[in-house]
Amino acid sequence: MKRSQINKAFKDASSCFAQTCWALPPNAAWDITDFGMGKFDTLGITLVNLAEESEYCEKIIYIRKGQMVPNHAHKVKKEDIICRNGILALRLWKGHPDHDPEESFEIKVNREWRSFRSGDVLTLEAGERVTLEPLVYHMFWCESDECVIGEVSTANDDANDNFFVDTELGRFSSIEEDEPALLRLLNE
Ligand SMILES: O=C[C@@H](O)[C@@H](O)[C@H](O)CO
Repeated sequence: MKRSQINKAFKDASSCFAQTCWALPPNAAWDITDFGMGKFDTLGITLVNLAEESEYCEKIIYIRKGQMVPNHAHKVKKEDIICRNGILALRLWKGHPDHDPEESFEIKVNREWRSFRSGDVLTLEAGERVTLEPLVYHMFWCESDECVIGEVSTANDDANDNFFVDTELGRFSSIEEDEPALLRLLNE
């Protein structure tokens, strides 16, 4: 993706975090990606890794209307995805969509088990959360103009633990330098 898109995403996310009172630590670890597809406005996300330890991880994430995080699962990481501000929608599958079409399964939403069929959409409002076990496929997007999302998880390994349904996708993007960088990303 272009450096100018990274700079703009950084400014957009910083402004939304400030407006919603999410103060970031100094030297925050920013992770801005278009999943290697060059369509950041529709396939992209802006994340900040707040804590990344061998046992646990915490992130704060910014996504704007029109953007989507593509369908993927983690083999190791278990995560709570939390809507902190705005309205967040997730589509969930029990397993790989090609192998488990429409299977029913249970997922914890706001600490209570709820039944889903693979492919169902869950909408979360501010404060609500879903607990995703490893191998649950999920994609998500924003129903409001912007959304702040929290993520609390077991150990995070974005380089090796993202399994996308579309195998053309990559987790990190190569960068085309079209203007000076306002920040360096965690993968640079
Ligand atoms: O589902 C999203 C999260 O697991 C993110 O932390 C991950 O980086 C997306 O690839």
